[in-house]
This record gives sequence, C-alpha cells and structure tokens, in this order.
Amino acid sequence: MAETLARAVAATRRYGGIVAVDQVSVEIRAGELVGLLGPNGAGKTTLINMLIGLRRPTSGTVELFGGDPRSPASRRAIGVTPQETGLPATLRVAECVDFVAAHYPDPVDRDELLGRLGLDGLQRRQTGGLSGGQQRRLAVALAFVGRPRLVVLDEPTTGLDVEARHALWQGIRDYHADGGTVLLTSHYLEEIEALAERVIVMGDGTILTDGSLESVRGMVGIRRVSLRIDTVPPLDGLLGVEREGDRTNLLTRDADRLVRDLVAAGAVFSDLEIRTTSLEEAFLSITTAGDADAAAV
Ligand SMILES: Nc1ncnc2c1ncn2[C@@H]1O[C@H](COP(=O)(O)OP(=O)(O)OP(=O)(O)O)[C@@H](O)[C@H]1O
Repeated sequence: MAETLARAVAATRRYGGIVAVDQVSVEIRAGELVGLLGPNGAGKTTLINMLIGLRRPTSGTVELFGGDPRSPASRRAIGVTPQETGLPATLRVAECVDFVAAHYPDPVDRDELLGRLGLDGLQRRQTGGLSGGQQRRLAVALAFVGRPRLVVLDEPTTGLDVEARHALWQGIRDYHADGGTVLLTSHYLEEIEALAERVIVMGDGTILTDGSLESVRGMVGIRRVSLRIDTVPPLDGLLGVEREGDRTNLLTRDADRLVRDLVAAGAVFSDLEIRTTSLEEAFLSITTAGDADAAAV
C-alpha cells in the first residue's frame, strides 16, 4: 500500500452554527490523482484547508506527511493554488517564478514549467498585464515550482477557456506521470473525467461517495423527466420531484423505466421531455433525496 500523504480522521470544522465539514475521514495516498467534487458550500475548500494546515479542525485530527499540517516541514512539501490568487501586478512572470523558486532547494526549470502550462514567451510580461486565464495558469504553475510531493488545486480552471484548460490539464498529467500526487476540486465533471482516477463527492459537509471514476459516473447518471401531470403516482426509482411552473420534473436514474411505470400506473400526463442533469444538480438532488429518505423514516 502506498504511503498516506494526507489524512483526516473524524475531522469536523464549524463556523459558528455552521458545520462546514462533519466528521470526515479520508486518506490521500502517494501517486494518486484525486478529484474532490460537490456543489457550492459542500465543504470542499474547508476540508482542503484543514489538510494543508490553513484551518484547524474543531474536532478530530488531520495529518500531512504523518505530521502536523501546520508545521513548516510539512508545508514545504506541498504546492497549493487557492481559489483566489493575487499576484504582485508589477512583478514579471519570470521574476514571480524565480521568487518562489528561491524558497526551495531543488526547484524545477522555470522555462520548462512555463512551457508546460502554455505560458511560453511571457517571461518578461508583468503579471498585471496577463489575461485572467494566464494569471490563473501562472498561479497554478507556482504550485509546482518546489517539486512538491502533494499538489492541492482548488478549482484550478475556473474562468479558463478551453485551450488554457487543456494546457493546464496536461501540466497536471505530466506532474502525475512523474509520480506526483494531486488533490483537486472542481465543479466540472468533464475535468474530473479527464484527470482523476479516484473521485470523492462531498455534500453538506460529509463524503457522499469515494471511489473509482466509474463508480461515481454511475452515480451521476441522473435524468430529469419533465412533463405536465396533476398527480404523481408512487414510482420505484424516483429520486426527487420538482415543480417548475405548470411542469413537474421527476428525477431518476432510469428514465425508460419511470415512463413505463407512469403509463402502467394509468397516470395522465402530457408534453414529456427527458433531460440530463448537470453534475451539480445531480449531486444536489442526491443530497436532497437522502434528506427526504431520512425524514420519511
Ligand atoms: N470563513 C468562514 N466563515 C463562515 N462560514 C464559512 C467560512 N468558510 C466556509 N464557510 C461555510 O462553510 C460551508 C462550506 O464551505 P466551503 O467553502 O468549504 O465549501 P465548498 O464546497 O468549497 O464550496 P465552493 O464550491 O462554493 O467553493 C459553507 O456553508 C460556507 O458558507
């Protein structure tokens, strides 16, 4: 079994009355490329911040490289790009990388790194003169400068166009192919599918599922059967019901069966459409379906 680089054991973090992360236990092992998914407010950033020593758990424990995530020795071996990054506007791109590199014993080659992230030729540009997407890629590049053992990227490609996103993905893949470990959050299923081998899904501060990409794909295969109907009969496999004006949306993993069952139950309906749900919607409905089940018990 590969070495555990980061670990949370029953970690809880509260902000006043809000439980942002609720008794979460998880391990990130050497060589993994892990995607952390979930809707807004699920607790992803809070979990990451505990693992990298930016926040202390209210209860439970967190470890980084077997020690305290807040210790300088642990912090030196991680590379992090937070959601929001502020780069000094008057520093040139090369100066920015060199400045960070000066803190590490064996930094990566600056120009090779910039090339990997599609920032070639911008070495002399002031960071304030970069496009938003270029700034974002530079911020991600800085996470890799010190040859970290673990890279943690919080929504690395938000706001990037397709080309920039792909350049960044390639940079992440190269690092991983060289044995690096990556934990990244994203709202984009496409991004997780392109990169991650293991997927952790969070909702409401807890881990809803943690498994291979395949197993999570199965989980998000939710369809929205939209129709006009007065009364919805009891149906197997119905995950949730939404009202949208005079339309009703029925959430299910098996739309064909749901429609057959509707007909078999003699339900009167019209104007049927079947739509896929976005990843975020799917997770929200899974979370809500869980709550409804719990309430019914
Ligand atoms: N500093 C803080 N003070 C108060 N509440 C906070 C703070 N940070 C996070 N929260 C709350 O904790 C919960 C989890 O937030 P968190 O940022 O960890 O979620 P997230 O999954 O990263 O969301 P997003 O996808 O929007 O970044 C939310 O309800 C949020 O409002």
